[in-house]
Amino acid sequence: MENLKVLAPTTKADVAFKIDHLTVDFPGSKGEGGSPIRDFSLDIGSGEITCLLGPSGCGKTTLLRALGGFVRGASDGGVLFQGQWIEAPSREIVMIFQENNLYPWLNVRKNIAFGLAYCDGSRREKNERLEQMLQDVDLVHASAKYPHELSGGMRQRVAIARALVMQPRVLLLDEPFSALDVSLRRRMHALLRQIWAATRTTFVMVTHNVEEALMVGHRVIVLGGRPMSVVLDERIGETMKERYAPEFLKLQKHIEDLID
Ligand SMILES: Nc1ncnc2c1ncn2[C@@H]1O[C@H](COP(=O)(O)OP(=O)(O)OP(=O)(O)O)[C@@H](O)[C@H]1O
Repeated sequence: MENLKVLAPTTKADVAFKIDHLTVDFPGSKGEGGSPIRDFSLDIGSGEITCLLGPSGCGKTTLLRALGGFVRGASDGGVLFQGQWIEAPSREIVMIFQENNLYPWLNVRKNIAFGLAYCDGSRREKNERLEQMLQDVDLVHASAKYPHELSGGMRQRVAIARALVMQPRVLLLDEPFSALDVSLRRRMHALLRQIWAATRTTFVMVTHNVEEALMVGHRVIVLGGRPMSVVLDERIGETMKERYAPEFLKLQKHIEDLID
């Protein structure tokens, strides 16, 4: 579980999302001091883990929601996914929030199985996928439990499994581990990397935690606020992922200073 150095992409990834002159207007928030995202452009790679950092309120969640199709771009700009403008949420791009991701009236197995009803495939195939997913997130023993009977880490594992069992092209994660303690959080990082290595799904994760971004991400983007801009865009090679190495600590401190 602790080995995060698994099968990183060796070359620059193909583009999954092309954020193209995106401006997000909220009702009553036009003009200066309104929405934090104005005429913002950025490419996000396919089949890799991109982590987004930035000061509170700079618009990270709004950007993630735009990638998920929950927020539309104003005027000419917007977000393209594999060359198509994103107009609405789709099954290909699934979003996981910090909490409240689960149906409280369904047990673990049924929560994970929920999305399968909308997927193609035979009943047998779907059952196999479900069993595999329960194993991948180490929840076979808890499959009959209800969300209120689970720890925070288990709940997030169910949320990740429920999203991934649908085999989406993209998983968007909005501070998914912020409620967890350090050791659980680190185990979740290892799990995420293992799942990524097995599926090569495109992950985009917003986090406030610089260590998390550096340990999990293949690419770390630091955003600045009002209007949103890219302050730092760094590929994190596998040799960097030593949390006590001087090079790692130096970059961590540099990013923390940028966000302050
Ligand atoms: N639906 C909305 N209507 C109006 N304003 C909004 C809406 N959603 C977000 N905002 C505003 O947009 C700004 C950015 O919010 P957002 O949640 O995207 O920032 P963030 O970088 O994710 O913040 P944090 O790190 O604190 O979670 C905030 O000022 C927020 O109040």
